[in-house]
Amino acid sequence: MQKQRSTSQWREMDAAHHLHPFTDTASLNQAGARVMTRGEGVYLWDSEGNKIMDGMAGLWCVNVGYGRKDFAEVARRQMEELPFYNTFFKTTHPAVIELSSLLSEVTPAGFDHVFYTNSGSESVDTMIRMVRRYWDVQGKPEKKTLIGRWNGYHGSTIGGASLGGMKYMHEQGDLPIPGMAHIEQPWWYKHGKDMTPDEFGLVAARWLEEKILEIGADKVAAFVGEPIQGAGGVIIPPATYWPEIERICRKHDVLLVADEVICGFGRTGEWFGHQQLGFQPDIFTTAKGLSSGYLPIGAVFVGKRVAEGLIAGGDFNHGFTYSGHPVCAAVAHANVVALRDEGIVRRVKEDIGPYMQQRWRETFSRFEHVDDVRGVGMIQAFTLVKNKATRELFPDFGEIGTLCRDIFFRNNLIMRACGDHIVSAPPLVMTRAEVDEMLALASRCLEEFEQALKARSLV
Ligand SMILES: Cc1ncc(COP(=O)(O)O)c(CNc2cccc(C(=O)O)c2)c1O
Repeated sequence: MQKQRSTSQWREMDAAHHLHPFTDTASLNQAGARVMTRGEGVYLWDSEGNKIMDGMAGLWCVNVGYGRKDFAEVARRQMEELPFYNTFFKTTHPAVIELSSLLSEVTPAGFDHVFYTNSGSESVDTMIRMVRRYWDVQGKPEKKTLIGRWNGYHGSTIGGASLGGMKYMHEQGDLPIPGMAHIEQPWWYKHGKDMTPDEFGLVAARWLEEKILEIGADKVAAFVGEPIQGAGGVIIPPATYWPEIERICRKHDVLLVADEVICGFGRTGEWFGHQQLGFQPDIFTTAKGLSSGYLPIGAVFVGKRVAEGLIAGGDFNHGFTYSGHPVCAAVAHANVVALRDEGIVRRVKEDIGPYMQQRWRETFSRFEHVDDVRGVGMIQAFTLVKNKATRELFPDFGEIGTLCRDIFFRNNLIMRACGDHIVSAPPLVMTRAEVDEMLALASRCLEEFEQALKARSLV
């Protein structure tokens, strides 16, 4: 068990030594980090004893909820038996074999080959190397450019951050690396003008064809997208978007890659987001829900065409020390079995997902500065807007989102502000009563938020 210290002692030690990700360390150390000490179900507790509703499942990842002691037991047994061995030099071990076999059962037909990583970023970087290697083996080494979307998020490694479309990340570290291109995101609310969503979906998809023709199809390796953009603000494309993207990729012989790090493992009501959004990728990348965040593990699922190409190519010179780590694999196996055998994924599709979506819309549509209330399964959002009638956003996109998020956090509710989008992706095991509890709390917070807007003359 953790050594018991006071919050101020923990904060002091944290400020003295710990550099946090995506953080302005100086300002964090002014305010002091919130010390999370325990999780159970959909709740967290901090070092002050506050009980917190976790509307974000950690970081989009704790799909089965906190407190799974059975997972801890699986980890203990594996750690005692074989805490580590590598899979590099003609060796393997039962934990990674059992996980690989199980995953072939829960992934769509044709995805019988999996490569392991330690994170979503490593999964994306692995995919980048696989895609380029695939075209090498096909005798088309010039096909090396990958196309992503502005405001897409594919991690924070040099490859993932380059493929992603977060300009504030590109500005640090001279990104993107060569061989990356971006098209606009399929955000109807901002870009759809007077088009219907379905009309806009086709227009947005055809931005890909324009980009492929601009670069030259003989130089384009793949198009990469999140079925639903997560960290970009839960941007759900119109139904016409992904089938048209797939048609364009097939027409120009460009590989289609789904980044399922958030959407994967039940988040949308299907096992994988591409099944929900209606397209068939050649490869898809995962992490997060693979283990529900209990241990770090990622996986790249390689479809038949690319797997055969890679295997035909002999040595694939890529991998990580901990690829297929036995303890991570054993816990991921327990997690996927739970998602399947406890009916957690099915319940998102048939019960708690529809319930959440109905209640989410009922709760937020009534607010004057909330629009584009949206979601599917257990991933949902709304956008804070200055004028609903004209779809006018607030200036300095993001300022208002932070104001709103801080009100939630002060009231012991965790939601995420992505710009001025407020997003939520709670544990999939949330009960109907917990949905009602979360939304009642959020509603009270939004009333406080709209008063704050008026008090600051922002509206
Ligand atoms: C679609 C996608 N792809 C790759 C990654 C990278 O995964 P790792 O972090 O495990 O390397 C992600 C991760 N997504 C992510 C990670 C950290 C913060 C936030 C946020 O919403 O603030 C989102 C992601 O959402």
